[in-house]
Amino acid sequence: MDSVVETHGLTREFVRRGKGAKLLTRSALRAVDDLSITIAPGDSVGYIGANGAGKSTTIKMLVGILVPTSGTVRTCGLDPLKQRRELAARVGVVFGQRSQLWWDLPVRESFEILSAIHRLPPSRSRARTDELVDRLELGEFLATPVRQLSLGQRMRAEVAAALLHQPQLVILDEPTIGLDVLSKQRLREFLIGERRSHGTTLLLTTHDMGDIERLCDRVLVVDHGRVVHDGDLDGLARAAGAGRTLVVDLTGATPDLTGIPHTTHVSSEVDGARQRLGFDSESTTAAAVLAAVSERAEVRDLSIEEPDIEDVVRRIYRARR
Ligand SMILES: Nc1ncnc2c1ncn2[C@@H]1O[C@H](COP(=O)(O)OP(=O)(O)OP(=O)(O)O)[C@@H](O)[C@H]1O
Repeated sequence: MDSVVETHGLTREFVRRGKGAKLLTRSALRAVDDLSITIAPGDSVGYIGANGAGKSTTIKMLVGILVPTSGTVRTCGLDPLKQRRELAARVGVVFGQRSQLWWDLPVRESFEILSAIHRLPPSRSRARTDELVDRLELGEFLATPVRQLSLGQRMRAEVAAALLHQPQLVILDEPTIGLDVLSKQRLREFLIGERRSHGTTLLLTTHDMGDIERLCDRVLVVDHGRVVHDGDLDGLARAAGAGRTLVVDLTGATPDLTGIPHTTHVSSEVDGARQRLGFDSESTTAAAVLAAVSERAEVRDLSIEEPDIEDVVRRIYRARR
């Protein structure tokens, strides 16, 4: 099948007006610069980069909200500007900060309106709503007006709204921002299931490494509107040289756990009762590090901190400059 997203030399400039010594000045800012990418059906792609790197501008061009300055874009085989309505039937978009639900209406009524907008036959609308209510656990607040929902509840309802018509491509802009651990987990599990059962293609921007790790097979890193890394997650970690951190809570004061193979002692708190050990997933595993720690101290609790996405992105940028 043809690509779900295909861009060639896609570029978008914004004119910036500033104030010089005497005159008003105008300069062009290239938010997206000569972007050529292909996304195949069923792919799950993370689109990451620093603030202002050009992610939202790209997404807006993919869905026909912004006109490119030059280059071409096809989404689901369509021209997003000329075939915006056809495209709306095939794409679902979730902008973390913006709602597509009706604030004062109960969630269920928003779904009914969206079903009508997408002209879903009543039986299909019912079956799909039931499926989403079940898989996103929306049942307890279906009758609640959107403005009364918690952030986690609202995001789940937003995702359901965007996916009601079972789009071929789902674009999510910061889908888990501000959510607690449990809500993030639910949302990610849902997206994994959706992809598995319907072959949905996912494109998401995020600042959360957990989203990338759980959801994406491929990562595009963008810097000043240009793709500077395109590959799988391991490739990203390798390119960035970033490791994970094992945090151990020990039963009492413990000397620094130095000298464990393939680890770096990062920090100790409360007289060493909590310690952080950085390790490189290429050379060792969390289990091996834990086993080595357990030989020297009694472990009460543990957690693993993923590399911070900003850190990974910064390292990739630095490596290129
Ligand atoms: N309407 C606009 N007018 C002028 N400049 C704009 C406009 N929209 C975006 N920009 C500029 O284009 C650049 C890219 O912005 P964009 O919103 O695409 O970045 P982003 O990667 O999505 O950032 P973030 O992670 O902060 O959302 C930024 O420098 C931004 O200031």
